[in-house]
Order: sequence, then structure tokens, then C-alpha cells
Amino acid sequence: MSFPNYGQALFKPMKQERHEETNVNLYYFSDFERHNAEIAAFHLDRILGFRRIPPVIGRLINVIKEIKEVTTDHKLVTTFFNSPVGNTCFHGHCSYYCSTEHAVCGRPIKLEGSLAVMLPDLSLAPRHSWRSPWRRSYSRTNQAEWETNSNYCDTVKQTPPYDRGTRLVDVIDMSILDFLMSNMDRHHYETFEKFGNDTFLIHLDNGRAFGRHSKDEPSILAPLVQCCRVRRSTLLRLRLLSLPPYRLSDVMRASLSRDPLAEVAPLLTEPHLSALDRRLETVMQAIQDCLQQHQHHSDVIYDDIMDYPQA
Ligand SMILES: Nc1ncnc2c1ncn2[C@@H]1O[C@H](COP(=O)(O)OP(=O)(O)OP(=O)(O)O)[C@@H](O)[C@H]1O
Ligand SMILES: [Mn+2]
Repeated sequence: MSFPNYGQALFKPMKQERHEETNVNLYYFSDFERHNAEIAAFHLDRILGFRRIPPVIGRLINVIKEIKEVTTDHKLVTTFFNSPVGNTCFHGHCSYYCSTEHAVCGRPIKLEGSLAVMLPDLSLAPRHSWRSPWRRSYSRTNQAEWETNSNYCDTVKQTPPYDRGTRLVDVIDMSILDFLMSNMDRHHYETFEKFGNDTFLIHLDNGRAFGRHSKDEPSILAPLVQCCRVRRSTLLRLRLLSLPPYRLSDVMRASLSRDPLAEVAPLLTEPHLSALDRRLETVMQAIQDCLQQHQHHSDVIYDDIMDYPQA
């Protein structure tokens, strides 16, 4: 979406009700994208102290006044229609999913959506897209190597850029974030090319997170479990978020209540918030198991805050 002041944002419309859980027969790669997941992922990433997801905010949009009547895309205007119950819908033009069957509909003209801050244009700030070493196979029949080889991390650790610096612990942070929000769709992550290899990661596309609250997906934690490495700053933050006064679900609830869409309905339902606390316990237990399996704490804990005193 482009604004009159030339600002841009990436818009994802609401596709699914907040209380709906992803159908158990759907593979992760067929799941819908959820606008509230994009918003909640931004908040969670910030609460974890990572700040690798560009800001995302919710908006209730009037599809006639704020899209149809002001767009300069004349083709888009021709795709607006009224649904049988009188809601205003549109589908735009693209190669897949741009048809009346996959239209986006207002109620009757109001549409919820997420707006992500647009990163600088690729011509100004080129980004490198990195395939995650723990990428899923995106197939109903094939397994990825990490699913069958329990020594997989040893290979990753020897492969640049994971063989030095913080890249490996960055990917492990990413797996903790994804496990907490149950995102199985992290096929890639990005970096700004200008900053070389010693730089922070960027996590775009979080729309398939927060699909199920009643089930956890342990395989998302494979990088942590297989490598038994974690940043000390991450561990300290997770510990803090396990304490009653800073309970992750409470901090998330408070943070999400500041989003404009919270006035329509809470961004995450209570079962999703409790799932965060349950999954955080699982992460803490995984780190505990690693510490027990290793002789020295420093084998497991990557000390990235050396001037901060040990507990
Ligand atoms: N905040 C952003 N700023 C700039 N570009 C972005 C932003 N978020 C996503 N993109 C780019 O837009 C494209 C599509 O975004 P996204 O992956 O979220 O949508 P998608 O519908 O899930 O697409 P895909 O099927 O490719 O995963 C990606 O190439 C991504 O690099
Ligand atoms: Mn995607």
C-alpha cells in the first residue's frame, strides 16, 4: 500500500477468525496467513528482545473510501464486487488466488488488516535471503535432512557463515521465536547485504504463526535441541518472562492491547496467550537438558554479554 506522502506498507488482510484453529488435516504450507499473527509476531519478537521483525500494526480499513476511491491502480478498481450478503469484496490481479473465490471481503465495508513497515527498496538496500538450514521439505512425502540425522548440527557448525560469529545462535533465537508462536513456515531469513555476514537477521512473513494453541510443534525447536547452544542474553530474557510479574502471556496481552485493532477484539485469544507460557516452559526445559548433558555451562551458553555479572 502506498500513501499520499510516499510512505509504503505491506498490507495483509484478515482471512481467518481469531478463534479458529488451523484445520488439523492441512499441511503447514497450505495454512492461511493471518493478519493478527503478523502483528503478534512483531510484539513477541520485541518482547524477546530480538527486534528482528519490522514494526507491524493493525488497521480497520474502509475498503471503499480508503482503497477503491483513492487507488491509482485502475485494474484493482475493476475487481471490486458485492458478495451475496452485500459485503464489498475485491481480489486484485495476480497469477494465483486473485479470483472471486479467493476475494477479500469487508463487513460490509470495514476490513481488518496488518500493515508492516516497508523496508527500503531493494535497489537502495539490497537484502540477502538465506535458506534456513532447518527448512522443512515442503512436501507431503519427503523429509528434510535435519529430521533424520541427529548429528545434523555438527555439519551446520562447520558450514559458513554458521562456523563463526553469532549466526548459529541467531538461528537458534529464531527457532525459539518460531516455536513459541508455532510457525513452521520459516524457510528463509534475510540480512542487509551492506552489513556483510556479521549482522542481525530480519524475519519477514510471520503470517503462518499462531495457527494452533492446543498443540505444540517440538520439531520447530530442532536447532536448539540439536545444537545445544543459546545466547546468554536470550536465556536471561526467557527466565525473566517465566517469572510471575513478567509472565510472557501477561506482557504479550498488555503489549497487544495497544494495537488499534485491540478495540475490535483482542489480537490473540486467551488460549493462544496461555500456549506461550506452556511453550516457554518447554524451551526452558530444553536448555536445562542441554546443560545436564554438557560438562561446562560455556559449552551450551554463548556469553554475548560478558560485562553483565553472572547470577
Ligand atoms: N516489511 C517488508 N518490507 C519489504 N518487503 C517485504 C516486507 N515483508 C515482506 N516483504 C517481501 O514481500 C514478499 C512477500 O512477503 P511475504 O513472504 O510476507 O508474503 P507471502 O504471501 O507469504 O509470500 P511467499 O508465498 O513468498 O512466502 C517477500 O519477497 C518479502 O521479501
Ligand atoms: Mn509466506
